[in-house]
Amino acid sequence: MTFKALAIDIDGTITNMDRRLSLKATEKLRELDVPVVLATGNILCYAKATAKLIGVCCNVIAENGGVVTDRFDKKPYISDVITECEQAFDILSREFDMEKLDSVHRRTEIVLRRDFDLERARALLNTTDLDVEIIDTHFAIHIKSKKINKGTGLVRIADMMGLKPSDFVAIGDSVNDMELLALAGYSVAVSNADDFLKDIADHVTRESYGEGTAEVIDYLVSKGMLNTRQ
Ligand SMILES: O=C(O)COP(=O)(O)O
Ligand SMILES: [Mg+2]
Repeated sequence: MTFKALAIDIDGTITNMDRRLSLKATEKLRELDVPVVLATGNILCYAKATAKLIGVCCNVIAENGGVVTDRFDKKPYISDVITECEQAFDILSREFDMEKLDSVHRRTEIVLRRDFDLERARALLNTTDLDVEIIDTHFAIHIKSKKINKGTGLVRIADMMGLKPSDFVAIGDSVNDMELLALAGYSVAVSNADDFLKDIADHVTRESYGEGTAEVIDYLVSKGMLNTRQ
C-alpha cells in the first residue's frame, strides 16, 4: 500500500534530546513526494518555523492537537479548552512550585518545566472533576484537556487536506504520540521511544532520534509505501 501523507512528531523524533534538528531526517522529509504534517506539543510559531525551515510548509498540528493549520497566513483552528487547564494549574500551583513555559503564545494547554513531583500532581488532579490530564513528553510536562490530542488534530488536518487519517504514516517517540500513531494507517516509533508507544507501533526503528526517522523513510520508500520526488 502507498500512503498519501506523513505526520511526524518534532522533539525526540527529528531532534535529539538537546533539540538539535537532524539534518539527515530533514533531507529525507524534503525528498518525499507527499505532504508532511508536523505534529507537535510545541506552540504554533515554533512548529511553523520548523516546517518552513525544513521545507515542508505548512500543515501543522501544534499544542498536542489544540491548534491546527494548513496554511502559513491563515487563522489557525484553536480548540476552546484552555479554561479547564488554567483551573487545573490554579489548583496545582497552590501545592507545587511550577514554572510555565511558552505561556505568552500557548492557546490551549499549560506547559511546565519538569521539576516537580508528577505523580503527586496527578493524584491531586484526580481529586477534581476537571476533564484534564498531565502528561510528560520527556521534554516538558503538559496540563492538557482530555478532549484533544494529536489524534484529534490528525482527524482535523486530514479533513482540511481531503484525506483520511488512515492515509497517513505517523512517526513519533512519546506519550503525546499515542493517539496519532493509533489512528494512522501505518505507525512508527523511533528506537528511543517510550515502550508503550513501541508496543502499539507497526514498526520500531533500529536507530534513535532523527537517524531512526531517516532509516524508516528509506525503508518505506524501498517498500513503495511512500514515494519520493524523482
Ligand atoms: O512539546 C513537547 O513536550 C514535545 O514536543 P513534541 O510533541 O514535538 O515531541
Ligand atoms: Mg516527541
